[in-house]
Amino acid sequence: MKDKNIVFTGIIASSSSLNDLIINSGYIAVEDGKITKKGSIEEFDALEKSGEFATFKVVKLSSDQFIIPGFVDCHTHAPQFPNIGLGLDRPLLEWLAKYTFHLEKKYSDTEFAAKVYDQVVQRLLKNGTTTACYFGSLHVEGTLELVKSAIKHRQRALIGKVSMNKENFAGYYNETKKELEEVETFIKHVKSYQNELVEPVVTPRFAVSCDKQLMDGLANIAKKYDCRIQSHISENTSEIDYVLETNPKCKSYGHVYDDSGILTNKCIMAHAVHLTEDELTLLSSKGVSVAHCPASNTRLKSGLCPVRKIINANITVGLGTDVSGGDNASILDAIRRTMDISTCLEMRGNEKYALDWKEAFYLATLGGAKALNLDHKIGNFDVGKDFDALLIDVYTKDGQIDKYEGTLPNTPDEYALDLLQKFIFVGDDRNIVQVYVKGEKVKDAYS
Ligand SMILES: Nc1nc2[nH]cnc2c(=O)[nH]1
Ligand SMILES: [Zn+2]
Repeated sequence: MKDKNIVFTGIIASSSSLNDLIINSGYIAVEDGKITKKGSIEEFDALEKSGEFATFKVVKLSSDQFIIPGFVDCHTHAPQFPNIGLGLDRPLLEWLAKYTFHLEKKYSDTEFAAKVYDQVVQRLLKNGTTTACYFGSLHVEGTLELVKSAIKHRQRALIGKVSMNKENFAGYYNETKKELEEVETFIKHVKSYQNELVEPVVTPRFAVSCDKQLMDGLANIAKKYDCRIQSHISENTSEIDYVLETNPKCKSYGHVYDDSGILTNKCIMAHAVHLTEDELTLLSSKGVSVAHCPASNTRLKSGLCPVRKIINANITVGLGTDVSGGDNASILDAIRRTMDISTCLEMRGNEKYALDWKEAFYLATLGGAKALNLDHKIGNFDVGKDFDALLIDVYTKDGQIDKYEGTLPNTPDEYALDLLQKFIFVGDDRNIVQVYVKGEKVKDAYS
């Protein structure tokens, strides 16, 4: 439903940096999808009296509701959703060969692709993912169906046709020339839609599936069309061994990508579990971002990613669900797993490695926006940004969070903080009652 001008009043929470969570009562005015004004409740009252909001729809939140920025999923695989929760009994390379490539091959069937992707996009929006950075499959037409679903349901999406040219027994790869042509075809198609929310991403799967010739070509294409690049790095030790064996002249996995010009400030690398000090310096110096994917890192037993160390190396980090290596499509789940994994690392002797809930919330919102180079548009509620937001109702009727009368703090500020904290630790998609992308409502539990 489209309301051109809308003003929300009530508790509003967002981050301005890793260490700065801002939560207070106030208002946000949205015109044509953009945040045009914000301020305190007192300022709202005065403006409303003066007739400023006469043409606005006014949404007054209840005392148990609040608004946060939409979640950003920096890394997930749309074609793998039919396998979610399945086949997590093997490490990465075996898992890819046994379960994943076989499923992805099916997306040569465009009708199948269209049906799955329509469900995937809706599932993510239901979970509050207003922006997703997707891997599609090897297929141009199939992956264009993902583009169409994102446009249809109004999700902000960065979408890549996966590139692979190394032979595998599943027969799931392309010859180099064909692959490079298809990537250009895909990019031109996506750009021809001229949709403000969807952009193509150059997507070499990883250095196990792509040789230097292909990666050189892909880096050139990314430059030519000014596209982002996404891939995987240092997820699993057998993967790293293989990459180093097949690229004996490169001193690290990171250098394999760098030799092809893949590492730029428009590059998002998933996982980064086992980076060396050298690689941390390399990624940082190139402005590469990391998508931290805690669910799949544990489900595929890849390792415990030292997120704090990556952040301390001045690398921008966002969160990824990495379905179906990850078993959960929700960024709220990724927030919790980020806290848990980093706490495990701290408990094993790594001082100050734990991330608290406010830091993990930042990674899920503004951190993710920065990682995707979208923080000029989304990530928090700065005036001038697009209004991508979630309306949370903490005590929604059918939810997990019960209200215990007389036990909550007295000051409004404490109350607001407790509401957000309860949602972060205990909430789920049932508490996400409305979802907005660029000011348009894309989920409404009340309608
Ligand atoms: N988790 C994960 N890692 C990968 N590395 C290369 N491809 C994949 C994939 O599909 N999932
Ligand atoms: Zn992945």
